Amino acid sequence: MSETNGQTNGSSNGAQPQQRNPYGPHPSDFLSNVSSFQLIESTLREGEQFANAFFTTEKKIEIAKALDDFGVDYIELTSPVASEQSRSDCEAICKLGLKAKILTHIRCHMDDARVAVETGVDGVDVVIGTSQFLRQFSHGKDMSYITNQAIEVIEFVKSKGIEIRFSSEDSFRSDIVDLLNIYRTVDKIGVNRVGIADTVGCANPRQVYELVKTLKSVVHCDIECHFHDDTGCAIANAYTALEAGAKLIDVSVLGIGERNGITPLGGLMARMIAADRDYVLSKYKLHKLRDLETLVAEAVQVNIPFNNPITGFCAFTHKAGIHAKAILANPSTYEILQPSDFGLTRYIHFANRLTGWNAIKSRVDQLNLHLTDAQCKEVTAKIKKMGDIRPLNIDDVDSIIKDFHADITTPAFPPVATNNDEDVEPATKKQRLDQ
Ligand SMILES: CC(=O)SCCNC(=O)CCNC(=O)[C@H](O)C(C)(C)COP(=O)(O)OP(=O)(O)OC[C@H]1O[C@@H](n2cnc3c(N)ncnc32)[C@H](O)[C@@H]1OP(=O)(O)O
Ligand SMILES: O=C(O)CCC(=O)C(=O)O
Ligand SMILES: [Zn+2]
Repeated sequence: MSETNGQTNGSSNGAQPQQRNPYGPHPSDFLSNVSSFQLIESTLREGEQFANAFFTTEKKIEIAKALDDFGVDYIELTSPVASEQSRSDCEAICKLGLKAKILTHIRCHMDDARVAVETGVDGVDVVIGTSQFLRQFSHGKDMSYITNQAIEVIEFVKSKGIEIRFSSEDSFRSDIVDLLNIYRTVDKIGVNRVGIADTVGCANPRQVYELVKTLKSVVHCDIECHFHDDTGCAIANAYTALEAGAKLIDVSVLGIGERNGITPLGGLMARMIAADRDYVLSKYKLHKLRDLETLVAEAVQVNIPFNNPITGFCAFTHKAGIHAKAILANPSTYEILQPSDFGLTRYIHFANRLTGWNAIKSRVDQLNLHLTDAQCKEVTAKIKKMGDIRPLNIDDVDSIIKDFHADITTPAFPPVATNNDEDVEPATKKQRLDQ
């Protein structure tokens, strides 16, 4: 982190362009839910499946409260049949009286459903694998067995007056006819949502668009999507799913989950605020994001990645001279996100050989010194020369600037006393040396 210490804040006086947002939903995207999406936050379910995760009851409650405060729509919890503690933690979180709806996530099995509905949750997320891989090697059931099981579980949960979602695990490696048949069936019996899950992270945005759009033409209920990040598409897939008509996206803080996890909450917020800033700001307390990520990162003993959207340590740091100059004039030149939306500040990293005189002039101003543009260019050349020799820090640059400033303003030796001093212009050390 040291290289950003003490960097200068850029100005924030640049006007925002007043045209239609080219990154938002296109007017002809009539299916799009980009401006009306909801979050199913699964740090306490998918996130608990992250290799490092062990959440005590107290930590789960702290995380649940922080997620609720952030404004997520749903909080998904580990199955109550996973362990005795999982069940009592689920009950404890249900009793917190949070604004977010509380869900628990179970297998498509009556034994699990019976336990789930007794925990006090607002809804149950049911899942079962539909791909050939999972039908053969996980639960070993065929589609007609799965369908009957799903109907029984859904009707049971519905009879308890709570929400029910049915999802097919490994949707993108499942047969499309099987998928549409089972989704149509569960939609007809009144499921609240259906879910598509890219369980192995194999899908690309184009495939996501096609599947969601097709499903949208078959069911009336809302569509939820769950994307793993094995091939780095989790955020893009989530956005594309919303464009195609999905309504809800599963996320976790920092994306923690099985293997390398799922769509991260922060990364999705970055994507969505670029598309519809007003909607995102109206729903979510983005200035709480960094604390939320820190809370979870500490709980699972990982660092926030340096290149994390929004909260990565250099996410709003500008270094190269060309960038710095333009950022100082108008931050929108090189920023699609506004750091202040997240309670953060931008930095100009001027202590390096890629700097330019505009960045250095800004530093000179911050130091309350006065140099002409020509003098700023001169001192910038000195800084670059030093930056060619070794890495610089802020103190190095400040010393070069201050020495330079002293050189041009400090008399080289005390003025010689004369009888009429007022007639003498005190020569500066630099002027004398130049003579
Ligand atoms: C893709 C996902 O992330 S799905 C969510 C994953 N979440 C979890 O696994 C929650 C934590 N899991 C657990 O605590 C345990 O696995 C339990 C309590 C659910 C089950 O434990 P066990 O009974 O010991 O079974 P085990 O974990 O070895 O195997 C899974 C069992 O569930 C069955 N199963 C797997 N998926 C499903 C499903 N979606 N619906 C119904 N049954 C399923 C398997 O056939 C297997 O049953 P078996 O007893 O006939 O072998
Ligand atoms: O319930 C779901 O939709 C998703 C389950 C899951 O975690 C996955 O398939 O990766
Ligand atoms: Zn998952």
